[in-house]
Amino acid sequence: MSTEQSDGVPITLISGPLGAGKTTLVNRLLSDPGDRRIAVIVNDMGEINVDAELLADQGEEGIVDLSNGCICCRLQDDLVTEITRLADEREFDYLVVEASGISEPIPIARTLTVGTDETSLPERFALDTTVSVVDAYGFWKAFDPEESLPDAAPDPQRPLTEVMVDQIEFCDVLLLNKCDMVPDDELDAVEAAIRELQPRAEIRRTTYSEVDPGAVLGTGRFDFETARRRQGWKETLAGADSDDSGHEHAGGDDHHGHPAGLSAAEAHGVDSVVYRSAEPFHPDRFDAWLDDWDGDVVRAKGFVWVASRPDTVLGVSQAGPAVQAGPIGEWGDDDPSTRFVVIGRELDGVAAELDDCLARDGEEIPSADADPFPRDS
Ligand SMILES: Nc1nc2c(ncn2[C@@H]2O[C@H](COP(=O)(O)OP(=O)(O)OP(=O)(O)O)[C@@H](O)[C@H]2O)c(=O)[nH]1
Repeated sequence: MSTEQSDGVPITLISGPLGAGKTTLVNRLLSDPGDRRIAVIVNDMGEINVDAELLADQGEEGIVDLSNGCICCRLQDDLVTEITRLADEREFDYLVVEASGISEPIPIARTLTVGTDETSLPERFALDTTVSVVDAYGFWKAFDPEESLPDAAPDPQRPLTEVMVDQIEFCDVLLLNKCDMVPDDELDAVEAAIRELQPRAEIRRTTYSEVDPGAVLGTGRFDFETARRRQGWKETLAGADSDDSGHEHAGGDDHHGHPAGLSAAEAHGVDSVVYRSAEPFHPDRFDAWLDDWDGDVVRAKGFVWVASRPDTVLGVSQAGPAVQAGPIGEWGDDDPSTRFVVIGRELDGVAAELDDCLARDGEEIPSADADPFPRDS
């Protein structure tokens, strides 16, 4: 078996929301493989793997169908087993793994890097590139509370919007697909929002996932630790911490690497606001703020101080309508303070709304037993 890289057969992992264009991309790669002999593993949630059948219709060999489960959770061991079996049975020098639309990429990347408790990936493989395909037309709809999303998440506590945000935050290359369906100015807005979530990936605009195979195969871009750190909100918080741009609202300046003045994101109405406060929130009002989601907040995440838990760091993560908030540690020697980044549209009022959630002098505060945390959606 020949390899593109000295350290193993490279793997490209393709993730992305349902119907974004992942199978279309795999078909493209199979129809234009160049010198590569590509094997494909396709994961689908249903009992019938429609995607694998669509690929098989093309008469390709080396397509393995992993159905009726999700390779980020239930089928992790099967994924490794199938890769091992495929390598024993066939000659190929590139492996493409298409995850189901509801798969979270981080556990799959971990499986493809270090294996699972039960199985380990043969040393002759190496994860090379993680790709997320995102539907430009469906992007804002995913954040629109009026739209009903397909009820297909494996975990009802993890709405698909949240999975989509994970898929955007964790990738080396992002295809912003279905560009034929969206006017250019709207595309600029979607790309600006994605850039806030994902500052480093290469973003390519595509129609029918048309891309040079070299952009997604053999790029050598994947690195697990870097990928984990790539989440936009962390960079935004780090930037806000290192500048001195104010107590409540650090958005709108150059803290996230945009040139001073109007950033691309701001020009399209997408922004990130960093809220900081040395006063605690009233737990009930902050909880109500988290509940009162109007579709403009794409992502909110950070470390929060609530008055009901003076010693506890509350970790808060919101992706679309899904909210998780719970204790993640103690303030210890650090002065308690809230640092919270909000990414979305029309965020002008956010800092004032959050100020309104701060505990007021003399106000009654529930005990930790009676506050709404931890909460999961
Ligand atoms: N108009 C338009 N349609 C597209 C484009 N890319 C893909 N499609 C269509 O969108 C539908 C879904 O594409 P797939 O490639 O099956 O999407 P997927 O991400 O594999 O979908 P799941 O496996 O269900 O998650 C198909 O009917 C495609 O033909 C595009 O750029 N523009």
